[in-house]
Amino acid sequence: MELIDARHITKVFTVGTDWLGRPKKVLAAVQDMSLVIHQGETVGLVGESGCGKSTFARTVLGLYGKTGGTVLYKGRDTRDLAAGELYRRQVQMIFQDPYSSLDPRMTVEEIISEPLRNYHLCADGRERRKRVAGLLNQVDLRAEAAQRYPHEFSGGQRQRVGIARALALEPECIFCDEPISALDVSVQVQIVNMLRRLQQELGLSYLFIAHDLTMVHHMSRRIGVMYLGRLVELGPGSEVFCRPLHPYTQLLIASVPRPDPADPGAPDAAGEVPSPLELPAGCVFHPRCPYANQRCRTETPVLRQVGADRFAACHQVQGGDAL
Ligand SMILES: Nc1ncnc2c1ncn2[C@@H]1O[C@H](COP(=O)(O)OP(=O)(O)OP(=O)(O)O)[C@@H](O)[C@H]1O
Repeated sequence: MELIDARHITKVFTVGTDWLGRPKKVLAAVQDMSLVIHQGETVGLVGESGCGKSTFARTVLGLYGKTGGTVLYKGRDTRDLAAGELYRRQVQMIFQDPYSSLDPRMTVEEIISEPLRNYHLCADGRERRKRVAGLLNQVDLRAEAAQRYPHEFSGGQRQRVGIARALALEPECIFCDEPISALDVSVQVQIVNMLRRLQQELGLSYLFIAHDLTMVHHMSRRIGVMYLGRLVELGPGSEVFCRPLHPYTQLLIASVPRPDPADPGAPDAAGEVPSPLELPAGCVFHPRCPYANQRCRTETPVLRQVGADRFAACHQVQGGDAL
């Protein structure tokens, strides 16, 4: 079942002002991006820093106002009052930085029970403490943690507190925005394994955003690849990882560090990532693409189906065959 259906999402920021206070430049952070998240699945979202992953997640969640597009929750437009209210409750987010996303002046109990208070749930103190203890237990923290403050915990423990807060309203879906990037490698594995366990126990869906392709591959049933605000490839995780179709995905996957020093890996991509303030015409990847032709320089490719459950936004990809 389709839980979240984000259609043609666009988010544009205006950056800087001129001497009359008028916005100077337009930054297209996310352009015409569509993505479905099914009940119980994990969709991974990868792409280089600044390609728009966080902006997409925050816009779909309603933390940023949309410039364009629609979000359906279980088939209902979230602009509809009742559907929107349910959506905000059922879809939660955890953030990259467990240091700054928790209020240092609040105890863990206050942090975790804040969403409950916002929704006037568990008003009775004893009931609330019991609920917080249960949530701490779900993320493998002791009940005593409730009376302590965020600075008393390690990074991994703080991320557990953030996850407990996200679970407080018993959501159906959690957007995980680089939840492990700020943590040590051994702690990353613990958090990822815990997220997988919680998914099985609670039937959660995840949008899992990360730089680390190997981790995304490990977590996700489907993977979407973003480049300069656009979704350029989407498909089953193992296929995108092992047989990437879009030239940018090929580059991204070939750049994953290899244990064998004799393996040359990917050739360097031509040029740098263009500024999102001055996007190239046509396909945004064409200045770096070894396969680009005249059409790529003028015509923006749309994401289209190129194989069973495989999608790519590239004029050159034909019938699911890698270039
Ligand atoms: N509030 C904002 N105002 C103006 N520009 C913004 C704002 N938030 C993000 N941007 C710009 O939008 C683009 C996309 O940023 P975003 O943070 O979504 O990328 P990202 O892929 O999540 O990067 P990272 O992996 O580094 O978090 C970037 O060029 C960024 O500078």
